[in-house]
Amino acid sequence: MEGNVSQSGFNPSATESWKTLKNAAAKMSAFGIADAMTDERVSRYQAQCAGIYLDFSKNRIDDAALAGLFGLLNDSPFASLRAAMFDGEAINNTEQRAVLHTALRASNAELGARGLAAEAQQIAEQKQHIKTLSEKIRAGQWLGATGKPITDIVNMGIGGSDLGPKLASEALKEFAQPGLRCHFVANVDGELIRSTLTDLNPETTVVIVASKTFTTQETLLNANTAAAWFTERLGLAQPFSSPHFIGVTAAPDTAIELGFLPEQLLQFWDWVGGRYSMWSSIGLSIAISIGFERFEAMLDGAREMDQHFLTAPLEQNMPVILALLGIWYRNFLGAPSLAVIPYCERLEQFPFYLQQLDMESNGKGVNREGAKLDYQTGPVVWGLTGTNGQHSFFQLLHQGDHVVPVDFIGLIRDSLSLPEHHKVLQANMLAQSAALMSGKKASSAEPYRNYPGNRPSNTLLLDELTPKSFGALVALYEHKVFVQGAVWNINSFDQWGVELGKGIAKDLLSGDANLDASSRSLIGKMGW
Ligand SMILES: O=P(O)(O)OC[C@H]1O[C@](O)(CO)[C@@H](O)[C@@H]1O
Repeated sequence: MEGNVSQSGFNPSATESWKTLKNAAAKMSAFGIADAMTDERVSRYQAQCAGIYLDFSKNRIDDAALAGLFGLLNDSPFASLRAAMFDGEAINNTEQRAVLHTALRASNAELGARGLAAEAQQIAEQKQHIKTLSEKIRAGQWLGATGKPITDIVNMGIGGSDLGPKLASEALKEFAQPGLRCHFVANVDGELIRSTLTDLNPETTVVIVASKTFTTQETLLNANTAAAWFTERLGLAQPFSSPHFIGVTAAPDTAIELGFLPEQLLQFWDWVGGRYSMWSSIGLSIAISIGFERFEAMLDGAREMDQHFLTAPLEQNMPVILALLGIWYRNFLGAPSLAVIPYCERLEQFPFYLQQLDMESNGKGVNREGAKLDYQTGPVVWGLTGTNGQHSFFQLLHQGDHVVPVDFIGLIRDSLSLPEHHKVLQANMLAQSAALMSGKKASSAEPYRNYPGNRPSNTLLLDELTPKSFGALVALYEHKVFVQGAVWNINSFDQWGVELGKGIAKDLLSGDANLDASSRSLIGKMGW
């Protein structure tokens, strides 16, 4: 692909590959996954990396359709865009920003070779800051205003400044330090912060205000409410300048203006997107929660996935395979959503995390050149842990009218579980994917017992849930989303769609909103 990779003018729906795929999809109504299932298919329709095994044999797809998808990928600016991302080019074209979350987990040598030595230096400094701070807090050496060690951390942030840290702390909670608890306050709902603070002792509490912009309404209001609590309870005149507040931001000047101490500010940069920021200083609460060495192991797992993404042949490249299957269902087989079902309660937050990662990245209606799209982009991502989901919405997955591709995520070993429980849990996962695929015919007298089957799924098996495999799992989905954005020729790294509502909320609160009759009536009901 010649010229500016961030504005390639690529239109996937105008390619020959797209036509080939349309034809392949038309023939798919006769394709039965269960009929196609052989040992040979299983041995070819799999990939692995960093302690994660992917079986994608239970999909409504054959070699011809797969070849068509790889053809589409090769027509697209994917390869040049991938190189441009890792090299730090400004591929976020609407904001003219580089997209360098991969640099946060790369080695200095790799970054140097890419001409990113300055970034490597900045990253190393901030990592050192994360290490020092997290170790001090964990060792009981960070003291509150009255000289007591810290027992409670409250991460105050929303979206990317909340979801990644919350997911990681929960997924890896086995490493939590006894006597040190991490809380997450994202929503501006006053009940949440009130009930969170009620249980805490201000003398031994540190609030991490995590916000890339340091202008986010919810986070700032929560931070101010927490500051007032410290003032009231400890008599602190300037709580933001006390040991009870640490800031994490890409806008340090704004935080300093609010009273944060420069030495209690951790930084990251505009080349780290909010939803890609858990690897940066935004991960401070993760490092406090699981320890800095394990935070680094998480980065190592992500780096291993990065290397796989960069170097594995496309036919064995896990993010590429997941992305192409997603495109197949979205654009050619008419599936509007993707269900993600982890069979591990510690991954309960994973579907929520993925919702922002995928939908804020790829929920777009214009291409990189600003032209309206004539094809669909990111799916609705949703899910819940198994087996809970089985007793909720699986009815629809088995007998409903929708095609819902499912990503099952299981663990081969789980030392935290009980052997019998682990086996029952994973057996349920295997049973569900088998049942969705095979279905079961019922007699005409009992049509409600009919399971149509032929319902697709991927199964991802982690050897076990460790900081490393967890890091690799998250990076896998990051790159999947990237590949889809490249093929759809959209900018996966901006989020203009969230701005309009933010603006109206501000206007509404200041009494400046010029709203429709329904909204005016609802405002009236609020008594404002
Ligand atoms: O970290 P910040 O700047 O407070 O933003 C929080 C979140 O808000 C968003 O901008 C969307 O409103 C996300 O992209 C971001 O992760």
